[in-house]
Amino acid sequence: MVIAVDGPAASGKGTIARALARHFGLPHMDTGMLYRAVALSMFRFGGDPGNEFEAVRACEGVAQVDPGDPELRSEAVSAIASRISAYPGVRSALLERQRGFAASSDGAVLDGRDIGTVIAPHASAKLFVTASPEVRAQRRVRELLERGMPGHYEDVLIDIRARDERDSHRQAAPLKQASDADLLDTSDMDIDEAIAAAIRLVEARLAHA
Ligand SMILES: Nc1ncnc2c1ncn2[C@@H]1O[C@H](COP(=O)(O)OP(=O)(O)OP(=O)(O)O)[C@@H](O)[C@H]1O
Ligand SMILES: Nc1ccn([C@@H]2O[C@H](COP(=O)(O)O)[C@@H](O)[C@H]2O)c(=O)n1
Repeated sequence: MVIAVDGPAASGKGTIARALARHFGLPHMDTGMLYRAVALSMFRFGGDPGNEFEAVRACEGVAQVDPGDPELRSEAVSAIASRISAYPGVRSALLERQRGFAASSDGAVLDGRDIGTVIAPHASAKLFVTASPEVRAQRRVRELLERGMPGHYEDVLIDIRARDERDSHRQAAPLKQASDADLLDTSDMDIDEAIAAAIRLVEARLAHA
């Protein structure tokens, strides 16, 4: 069983995907981390994010990036990840890793932007998790401060809007709700409410499969 969880930045899709993985006993992949790892590699070791060839070359170093590196979540790395993820060459370099994970015999939960549309179009259940940009910016600022990183609400809101615009309007695998995905707007939900709603939606899909 594959569960696809997509949505814009800081909508809570990662929190929900991890909870679904625990609930259904499935492995989880945060696919945004792959794009962030490419971005971090360019940020640290050089490479022009405006150059597709250099970004594709940086994909080779993804496995060497420590998933616990706090810099992966920095705003600088987020902005580069959003830019390089628009390159078709980068997306195809990272495609098999994600499809392979989704095809594991145990099943899987993956979260990202194009899981329900491109990576796992035949997933058993698909959620499109969203929240207003203002709520997402507040959540991201809180998260950054908790991690001891600087986070200014106005800057974060501008960044979230810019990422939404880029992710939704790029040619290659844009962020969009799959036609068979359930929409979950968490703007007025706390984490526990959002997780409970997600589990209900997935269980309803599985019951009708
Ligand atoms: N319903 C909610 N209410 C309040 N805070 C939430 C809610 N869902 C998630 N959060 C918090 O918001 C922050 C962002 O959540 P999360 O990392 O799950 O979002 P995301 O969509 O996966 O983000 P990204 O796309 O940047 O990886 C986290 O600090 C998380 O604890
Ligand atoms: N399936 C995906 C996942 C992520 N991206 C891009 O990576 C950036 C970082 O992702 P987060 O989920 O960690 O915020 C994001 O802004 C996307 O541009 C993607 O394109 N496809």
